[in-house]
Amino acid sequence: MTILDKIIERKKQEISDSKSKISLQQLKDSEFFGRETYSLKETIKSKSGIIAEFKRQSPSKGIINDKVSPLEVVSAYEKLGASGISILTDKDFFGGSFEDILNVRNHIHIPILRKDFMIDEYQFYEAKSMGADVVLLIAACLSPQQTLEFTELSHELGLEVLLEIHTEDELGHYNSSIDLVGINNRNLKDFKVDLQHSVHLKNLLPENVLSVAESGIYNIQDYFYLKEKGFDGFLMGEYFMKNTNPAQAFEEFISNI
Ligand SMILES: O=C(O)c1ccccc1NCC(=O)[C@H](O)[C@H](O)COP(=O)(O)O
Repeated sequence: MTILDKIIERKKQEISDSKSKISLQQLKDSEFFGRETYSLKETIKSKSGIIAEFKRQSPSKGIINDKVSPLEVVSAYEKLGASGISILTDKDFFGGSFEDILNVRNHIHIPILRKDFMIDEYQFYEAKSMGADVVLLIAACLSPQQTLEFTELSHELGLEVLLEIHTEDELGHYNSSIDLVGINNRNLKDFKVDLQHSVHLKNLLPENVLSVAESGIYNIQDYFYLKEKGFDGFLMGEYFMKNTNPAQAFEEFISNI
């Protein structure tokens, strides 16, 4: 069983538990459900392109940083020029929570990506109710048909979609309604990271698709290399979060670009 299989198995249980506690109607009645969302398609072009991620831990790295406050960190990311914020909401494998988005939403005026493993319609209503603007669809967890249906549902709810792919086969999950395509440099089976991976797959994407290089961007050279290869966005988590002061690490990074 791969780590992704384990995550999905646990996620199904988590969704079933959530459904028994909070109805769809309660989600629709919540404070943020009707809010206008921010567009990552816009900010990815108008700002640095960096989607800075708040991530306490991960299956590949264990604990990265569980000492810092989401609000302090992501407010600084916004102030310093991030195009968007990614927040892991998975608890068991990433140490995240819905509250991490809920508690920062009123203070953040750039798009927030709900980073989770989306496999059920219910989660899209959750995403809207917690104040997210964008959702991640991981091709490895979905069929092309589910990807299409979840994209349509996201748009009905006013959410944008970042489709994550890792293999050539997964290019078949792309449909023209997708807002942005992320190419994960990290193989989720063995956690190996290879930037060439995103460069290769990017060349196979339709032209004019907004593309995001995800994972394993560990220095400024990586950023410039991927930018030169035509990427619009750069999803970066660990590089900032591994520092005692992630905001300072972000500031130093962005002052060089
Ligand atoms: O990071 C992991 O170990 C991981 C394992 C299984 C599924 C997803 C995983 N990561 C999620 C991500 O996509 C990354 O957090 C994100 O791309 C940022 O990566 P990095 O800059 O390398 O922290």
